[in-house]
Amino acid sequence: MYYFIINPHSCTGKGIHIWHQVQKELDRRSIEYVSCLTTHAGHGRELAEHIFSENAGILKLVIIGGDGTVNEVVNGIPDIERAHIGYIPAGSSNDLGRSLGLSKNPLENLDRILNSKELHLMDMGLVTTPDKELHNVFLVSTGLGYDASVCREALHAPLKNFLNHIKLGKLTYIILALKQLFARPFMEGMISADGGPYKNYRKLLLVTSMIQKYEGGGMKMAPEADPNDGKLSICFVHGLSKPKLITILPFLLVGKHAGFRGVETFHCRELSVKLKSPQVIHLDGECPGDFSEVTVTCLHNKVQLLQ
Ligand SMILES: Nc1ncnc2c1ncn2[C@@H]1O[C@H](COP(=O)(O)OP(=O)(O)OP(=O)(O)O)[C@@H](O)[C@H]1O
Repeated sequence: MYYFIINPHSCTGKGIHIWHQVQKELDRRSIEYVSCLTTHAGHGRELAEHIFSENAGILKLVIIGGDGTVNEVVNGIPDIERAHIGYIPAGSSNDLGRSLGLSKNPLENLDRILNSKELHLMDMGLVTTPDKELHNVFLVSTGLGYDASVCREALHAPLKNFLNHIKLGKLTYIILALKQLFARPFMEGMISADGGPYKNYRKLLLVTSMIQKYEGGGMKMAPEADPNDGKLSICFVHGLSKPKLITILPFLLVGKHAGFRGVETFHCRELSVKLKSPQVIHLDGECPGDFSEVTVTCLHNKVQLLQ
């Protein structure tokens, strides 16, 4: 038995078309399945909670949607050890699918899931605040500041719908990235890796912790990221002027930003950040609020993928 959670609205309605294709194939092959379509933001989490509370043992759960839907669903799974997860990308940015090298063809992805002989293990990130107001996991990346501002605007931007319709959805992030670079002020704060001493940074643009190589619709933020090494790939940018940042942005898009003055990249198991004022955070493109103190931890090989 397979459980499917589908966001019909992902990529401005592409989700439902992909689901119809997949459903037809499941019926043709006489595969037993239960399908649930999300009806509102946050529903993916509720559906996953419900499926796992109503059914015992290991469950095969297939997600159809974008990175945001995957994030909602994994945050609803109470016991990740009980989940064998299949993924069919149907979003606008699809950074998880891109990083995992998944096909663009939904039926090929379905076939891979149904014929999966062994599980593919993958790291998962956890973000917590000291008061535990935030205690959420992510599979692609989390970021404080600039990249989160871009994600927050993208979530509600009419521009994204328009560009999705003309199959240029990825452009949304590039346009908003340019806009937000000028619109948002820098941050100030302290960063510590793996329990080491905190160091102060001024003019912080972003602090990003990556499990996968790509975020923001194909920006190669962490070219060295390995989703099985038990480590986060960190990138933070500080102390640079906005005109200088404009010149670095194209290098960031293609993953050639390491080595620039003011661009710090390294790997660690845990990253702690204390900012002077609360700043927007994203987890896989979803923005749960503004926070000034967070700890990001890598949970090694916690996710079991049907591949
Ligand atoms: N039925 C629904 N109606 C409106 N919004 C929904 C619905 N179901 C889920 N959502 C919300 O849609 C948002 C985006 O979904 P999703 O990530 O699947 O697509 P996307 O944004 O096109 O893709 P990506 O995240 O890869 O860019 C999520 O924040 C989710 O909460």
